[in-house]
Amino acid sequence: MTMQQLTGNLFMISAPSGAGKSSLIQALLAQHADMQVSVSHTTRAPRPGEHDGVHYHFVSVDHFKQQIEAGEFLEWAEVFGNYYGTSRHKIQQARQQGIDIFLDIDWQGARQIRQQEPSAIGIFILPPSLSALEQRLRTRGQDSDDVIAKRMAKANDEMSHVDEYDYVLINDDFQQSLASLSAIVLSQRQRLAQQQLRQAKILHQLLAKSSD
Ligand SMILES: Nc1nc2c(ncn2[C@@H]2O[C@H](COP(=O)(O)OP(=O)(O)O)[C@@H](O)[C@H]2O)c(=O)[nH]1
Ligand SMILES: Nc1ncnc2c1ncn2[C@@H]1O[C@H](COP(=O)(O)OP(=O)(O)O)[C@@H](O)[C@H]1O
Repeated sequence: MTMQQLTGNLFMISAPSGAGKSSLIQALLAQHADMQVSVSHTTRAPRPGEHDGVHYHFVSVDHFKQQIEAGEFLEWAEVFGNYYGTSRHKIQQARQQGIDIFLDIDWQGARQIRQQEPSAIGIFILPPSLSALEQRLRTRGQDSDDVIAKRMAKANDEMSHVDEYDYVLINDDFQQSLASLSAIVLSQRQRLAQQQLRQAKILHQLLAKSSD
């Protein structure tokens, strides 16, 4: 083992519901097999076609509260009346292996992560318009009218935090957005690799001096 700790990038992706973050992350992972997405815990019910352990870990409110007490979450938040949280252990494990990891989290979670991990990279996905956003939620066909209304009502609140993010993408043309997202990820990887190289050189010089 070297003195240099491997560290993967930590990407946080936020967006109002329906802007396209899950689709973009899945498409990105299909192109880059060496990245991972964090599977969150949630107390919301699975949508048709969602599977436990794949899209989310679906847990009861009691179970989620026990996990909070046990300090198992790197961050957690209440969104649309349900709890959502990121497992601390899974993130640490991936990053220590040098794997880039994506978190699909809301602005509250992103804020908590930034406090603990200032190097985390925030990407915000905007829809081309509010009407396009509502249309996407309807086309997705997985939420009732009530739920869609709730998500639309919260969209402005989520978007009011856009300035807290490092990058902003307007997801109009999907393929173009995917290419932009991929470019961000690759340039951040390059940046981190250079930082690690610089640190390794400094460490090397320090070790050489101490053995003089
Ligand atoms: N803070 C936090 N937010 C999460 C987490 N997982 C998902 N979310 C956010 O919860 C919100 C609702 O997610 P979801 O119910 O899957 O609905 P969708 O965004 O319409 O697909 C979105 O803003 C997600 O980014 C998490 O682990 N922590
Ligand atoms: N650029 C786009 N143009 C048109 N539809 C899109 C685009 N991006 C995503 N969608 C569609 O919008 C719906 C919501 O996308 P999804 O990824 O579930 O959003 P989120 O995860 O942000 O809630 C899905 O049906 C998806 O296929």
